[in-house]
Amino acid sequence: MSEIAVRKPVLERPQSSGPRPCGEDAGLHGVDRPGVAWDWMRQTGQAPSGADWVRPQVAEAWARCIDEHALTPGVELAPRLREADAPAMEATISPAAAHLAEAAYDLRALLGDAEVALLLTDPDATLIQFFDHGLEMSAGWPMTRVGADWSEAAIGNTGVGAACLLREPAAFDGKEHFNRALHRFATAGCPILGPDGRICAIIGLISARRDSARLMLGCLKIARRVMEASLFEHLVSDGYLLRLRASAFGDPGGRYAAGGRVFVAADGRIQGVDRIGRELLEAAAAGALIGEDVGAAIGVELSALKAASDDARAVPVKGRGARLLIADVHRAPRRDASSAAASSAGCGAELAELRACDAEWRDGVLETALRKASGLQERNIPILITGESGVGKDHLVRRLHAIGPRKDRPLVAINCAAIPRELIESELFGYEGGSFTGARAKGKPGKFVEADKGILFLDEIGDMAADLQATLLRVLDSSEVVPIGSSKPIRVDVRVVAATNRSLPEMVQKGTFRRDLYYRLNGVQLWLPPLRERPDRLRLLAHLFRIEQEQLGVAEAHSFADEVWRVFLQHPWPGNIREARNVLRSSIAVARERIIRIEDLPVDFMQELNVDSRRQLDASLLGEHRLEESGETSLDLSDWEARAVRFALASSNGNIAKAARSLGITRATLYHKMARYGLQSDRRIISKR
Ligand SMILES: Nc1ncnc2c1ncn2[C@@H]1O[C@H](COP(=O)(O)OP(=O)(O)OP(=O)(O)O)[C@@H](O)[C@H]1O
Repeated sequence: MSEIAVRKPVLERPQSSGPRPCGEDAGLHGVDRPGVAWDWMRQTGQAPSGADWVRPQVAEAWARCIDEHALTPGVELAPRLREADAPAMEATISPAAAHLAEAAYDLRALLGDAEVALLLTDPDATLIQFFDHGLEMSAGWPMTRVGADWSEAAIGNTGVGAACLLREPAAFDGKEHFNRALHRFATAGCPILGPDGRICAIIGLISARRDSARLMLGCLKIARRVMEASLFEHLVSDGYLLRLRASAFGDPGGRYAAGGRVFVAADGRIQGVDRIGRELLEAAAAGALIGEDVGAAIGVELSALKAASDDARAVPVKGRGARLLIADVHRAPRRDASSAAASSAGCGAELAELRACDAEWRDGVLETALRKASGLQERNIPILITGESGVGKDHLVRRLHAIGPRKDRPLVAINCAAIPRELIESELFGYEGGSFTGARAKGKPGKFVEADKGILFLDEIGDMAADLQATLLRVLDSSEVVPIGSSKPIRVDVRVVAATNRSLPEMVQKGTFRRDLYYRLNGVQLWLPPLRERPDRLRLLAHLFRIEQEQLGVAEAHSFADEVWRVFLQHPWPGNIREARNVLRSSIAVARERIIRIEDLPVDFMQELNVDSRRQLDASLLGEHRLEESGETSLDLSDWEARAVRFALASSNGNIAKAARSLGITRATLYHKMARYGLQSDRRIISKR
């Protein structure tokens, strides 16, 4: 982090300096004070020094932006990618940050549809992770790219940049941001401390509700507690865990009620202290107490702590003046060295190491989703799986079926987008023999009946016609279907899992998806992240690579050149895992040597990447933002899918069957997607109508 002198707030505003209400805001109640102050700053080039126009924290931050960071007021600042010549970003983040990235994933799932984006940066404010599900902030926004520089010096004050600089939680509403580009948002950030008291990451939230900074800050402080506890448990091993409590006398306000923890290695040296432990022991600086002998630090030797019997564990120790602390000693379990290495490998290590540990890697995203889904299945809670096209929604359902209690019963999948509108009712509910022209004489049972005692998977549920939504809801509520041409209801016992890559809450708001059906299907929502947002995406790619090699039966194992890994790391993968598997498969098929190089990557992939030479590639990796260049500055999730479809059509020269194959979807689904995105194909021109 750059060394910047942190200015103390200036509360006085000299009469001569500072904005005056002007324009249409003048004289009105509820003047947009930060807005007026910001305009004044833009015009004068100075930060207001008084506290009556903006909060002191804001005046301070703006003053830093002008004086220390030499930023120009009034402009839109876009971040550069930091990772200029370093190896791939993922290979440089610390094991602690990698663990937090996984914890952030769980947290993101908890936020559900709260319409906030969650991000994680390293201690220098370089973006490691960005989840915009819910807020659906443009995936093409440069600040959302892994490697983007979120420091105050780069993009002006944000909750994240200020938290990084000041080492404390910070938050800003709309026009409290120096950077005009951030006026649409509120931002909040909170440093996460590792067991040594040093910052190992900053967690942040962004909301399009411009007045939500303080609310988000409250959420982050809770999240910080959870994340720091999880990190502590993850990093310490093989030694003694001391639990510290303040006595009621020493903690009248209950501030330390949760207790603090100190981790002591077998040799008696302190290896970690959590936030409350640090406060109780009055550790001043980050890193203080670490490496110290526990006897010297808390006034009680480890042997005395160990010797304390169960009912005599109240051992007074030093700290917080005369207050009495009680220490419990627990032998922390020894963590398996290989699993510790596996979890940290690939983060602080070089790419080569990353690839070497591939065999031990496990797909945490899939496993977490499976774990949650199996519990829900047993309790008959409907599951809605969301995520972009190709992230593995279908794959998840198949795995879920294979491991669940209904594995010996059918899994019946129905693609609501691919079945013609007029057939879907008979497909779902079946029909009696001869009930309509063209019907089979014996009739047909329908998917609900076929799935009886098993699982019915309603894929692409967001594409179901409105009138059918009502019928589906009725069936789900009653668990009975009435085949076409019959009046006899049939009772069915099905577990329903639905999936979509569309935003159902948005469709509900627009009135194109029934609210009651949404609630009926959305017992619990499982969101699968896009490949570009996964912190473990390189390891997932390495894993998929191995699968493809096995399936192709290649005798000699291939590997990728580092330049290819870098491309993979930066590529936005609009077609997600499906696209990745196609790229990997065709690279293996065409490679002439064991090392796969850029030239071996499929042509359409390179076109998509918009680089055809190493030089251009480097330029793109150094921060030339292709989406910005192409004017596509605000892509949302469906834009990514539209891009994937367009590229598949373009690279198959308009051949629908070939394009559908390369996307791994049926022709009917492709036609449907083309209609949705207004694309047509005349075998030469792929255009937007
Ligand atoms: N975790 C995974 N491991 C290995 N392969 C995977 C994984 N997830 C998905 N795939 C593969 O990626 C391809 C796309 O997956 P899938 O069809 O499940 O995506 P989807 O999200 O259902 O896409 P869509 O919304 O377009 O239907 C499939 O070939 C699938 O086998």
